[in-house]
Amino acid sequence: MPEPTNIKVIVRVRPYNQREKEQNQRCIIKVMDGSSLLFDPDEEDDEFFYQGAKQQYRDISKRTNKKLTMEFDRVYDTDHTNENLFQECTAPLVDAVLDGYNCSVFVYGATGAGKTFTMLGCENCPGLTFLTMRDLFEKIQSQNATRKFDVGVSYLEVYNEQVMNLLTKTGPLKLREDANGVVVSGLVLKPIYSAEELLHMLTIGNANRTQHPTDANAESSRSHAIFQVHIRITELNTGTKRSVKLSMIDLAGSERAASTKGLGMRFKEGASINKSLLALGNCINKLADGLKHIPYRDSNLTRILKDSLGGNCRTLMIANVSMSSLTYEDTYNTLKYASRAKKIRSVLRQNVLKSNLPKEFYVKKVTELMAEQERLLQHNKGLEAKVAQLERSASSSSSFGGFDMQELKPWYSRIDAVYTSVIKLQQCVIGLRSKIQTLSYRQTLKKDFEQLRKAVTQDQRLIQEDFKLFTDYMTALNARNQKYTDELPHWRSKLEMACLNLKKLKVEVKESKYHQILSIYLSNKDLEVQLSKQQINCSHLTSINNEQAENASLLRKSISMMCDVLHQLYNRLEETQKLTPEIQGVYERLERRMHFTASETELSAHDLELDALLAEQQQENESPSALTNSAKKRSRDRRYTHTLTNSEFVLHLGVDSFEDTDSDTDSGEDGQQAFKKPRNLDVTQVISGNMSSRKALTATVTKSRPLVNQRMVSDLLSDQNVCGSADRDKVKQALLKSNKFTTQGLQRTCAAAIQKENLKFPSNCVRKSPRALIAKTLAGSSTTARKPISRLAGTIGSGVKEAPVVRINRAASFRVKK
Ligand SMILES: Nc1ncnc2c1ncn2[C@@H]1O[C@H](COP(=O)(O)OP(=O)(O)OP(=O)(O)O)[C@@H](O)[C@H]1O
Repeated sequence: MPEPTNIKVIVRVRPYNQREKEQNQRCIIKVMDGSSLLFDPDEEDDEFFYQGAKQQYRDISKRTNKKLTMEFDRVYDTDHTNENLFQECTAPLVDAVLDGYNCSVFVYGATGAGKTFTMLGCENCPGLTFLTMRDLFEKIQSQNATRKFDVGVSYLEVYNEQVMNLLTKTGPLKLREDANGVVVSGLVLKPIYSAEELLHMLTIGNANRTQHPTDANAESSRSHAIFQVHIRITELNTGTKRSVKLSMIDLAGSERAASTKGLGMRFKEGASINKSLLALGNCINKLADGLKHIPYRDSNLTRILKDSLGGNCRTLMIANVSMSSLTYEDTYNTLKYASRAKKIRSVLRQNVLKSNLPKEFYVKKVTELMAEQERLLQHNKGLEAKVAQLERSASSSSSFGGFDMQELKPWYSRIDAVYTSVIKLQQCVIGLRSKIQTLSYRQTLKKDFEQLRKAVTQDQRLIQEDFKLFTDYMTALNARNQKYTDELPHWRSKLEMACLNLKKLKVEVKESKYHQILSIYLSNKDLEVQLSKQQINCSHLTSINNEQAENASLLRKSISMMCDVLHQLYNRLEETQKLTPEIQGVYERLERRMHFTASETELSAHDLELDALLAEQQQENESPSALTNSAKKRSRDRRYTHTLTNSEFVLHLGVDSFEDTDSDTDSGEDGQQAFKKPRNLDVTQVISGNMSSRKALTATVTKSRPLVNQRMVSDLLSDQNVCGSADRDKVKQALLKSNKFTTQGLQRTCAAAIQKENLKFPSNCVRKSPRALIAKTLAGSSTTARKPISRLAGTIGSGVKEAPVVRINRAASFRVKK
């Protein structure tokens, strides 16, 4: 902590010297107490003696006494010793130096006033320098355990403005200034380790000091002597270092040059001394006035003492005066000088050097830190400007560029909540549909297998038992199915509500100022919904597919075993001559059927369907005006109904055919086509929804049409309808050679013939051409329902037999279902 202090100014009055005694001058200083004196007291106050006897005579021409009372920090009368001054004034400075404060001791006064005596003393009376240094070394010794001290000294002389090294008697030395202040070029500190060593060095230095006898002093010092002790203190436990300096300055006599009565060199000395002391006086005056600019550069003395006066220094100024009236003017000037100096106020700072790194390191470090600070300040300014710009744009703009995250957050929360609800409800609904579809599939499959079991099981008791198990199983399935079916409307309703909320939210978003950024967010959410749906569908289809594969494998094994049994039975019937034409016909049909069940058969079945669709499409294209909108709609309905009926088993495996949670119905208006969800690509679309697929299949159909036609005709003209082989072949060739026997032509012909037949013939008597029969057969079960085909059978040729109704119906029905 810096502590306020002031320059301590003390006055030391020396006793009369021999000359003064001889001249019997009066005493001009009366020491009043320890800190005040009376300058130039009245004569009555002053005992005037002449040759040892008190005189009554008074010189009436004598000027009026000044009788100035002056206050100082301390006034030492003639009876005080150097030891007294040391104890009271410089010993505390030693403590201050060791605490890290620079300290200076000046002795100021006219020649012969006792400066050197005070500072250096004499053989029997050591001066302040020795006493102080001895004390310093004693204290250093006492602190050696905790601190390390490096002590170096310099002893300079400023004579006629030239700086000399008294220890080496070299010079003049130049002064230069750096960051640490004024530096004496070429000055090397002399390390010392004891007060005695110091005393020896002082002796050497004093011997080198410029001295000339003056009237006032036979050994008058004609120069300013500056003794400085540089101490580097290292704290052993922390490594903290500090450098301090103790300066002891013995100034040259402050008397006027004229008073020395010097000529030539002596006059020049006096003028130079006066110049430097005048500069010192000016500095003291400025410091006392508290001015910022102190003219240290006016002399080399003040340059060297720049850091020893005021500022970061504790200063002790000792004004030496004689009590003799012979030095009246000089004493008066000295006291004025001291009074002035007493007004100097300064603030002290400890010298602390926190590590032993060189000074350059800290200079560089400080420079770097200042540069970094400047860079950070600039960066900070840039950031502040950006923040201000963002705040402005956020408050003023309603477009995408100026958005406020605080305002957007509630939007995101709402959107997330609504979409989460939609996705969860969608999972519930599609999951339920998946379960319902799966149970339906299992029910259908169970029925089919049950029929097969019934057909092959001989034991009636087992049939009864199995039927009971079958019934229980079906009941359980029905119950579960019913439960899911009952739940479904509830969840669908909730899903519809969620979708409705979503639509409302989208409308709000569209009208908000953040619609652009939120539209992108909504599109991403739509994709999440679609992804969730696809994942559920995928899971459902995988599950169904596994079940199908399992059942298909079981069915294949069963059919294989049945075929073996059937073949054996057929052979046995043939061997025992019990094979009837009916059984043989069924067997042959089964053989053909097995052949027909190959993949190309399915192709033919689809061919018929697709051909019908294509014909219809072509018809519409050829005469678009011929069909009204309602007719087109009916046509479409028929087509899809037919497709669904024929593909019932396959189509029901898809669970999301009508669970449309599309939330982007208006996305086209928003220009968000890029985010429109992809439609599920399921079996329905492959079969009936894609024109390109249709075209591909049509090409395949066209290629295989002759074969298809042949099979159609063969099938129709089987021995169920035409027994005579000659008739059958004849009819077959006639049909195949007919130009009109194309799929489309055949259908049209069939349709026309059936219509005509229904109107023309009574229900119990029908005459048909083979082509009409074909038309009847191809027209499907609806036609056969109105007019039993069994009645038609008997009209074909002479060899036509009455065929069992059920067989004909089954054949026709079978063909349509494919
Ligand atoms: N306090 C004192 N008690 C006894 N003698 C003193 C005292 N002060 C000075 N003297 C004596 O006065 C004489 C002159 O003193 P000193 O040389 O110290 O004067 P100075 O101020 O240094 O003069 P200069 O500036 O010319 O060197 C010396 O002989 C010294 O012994």
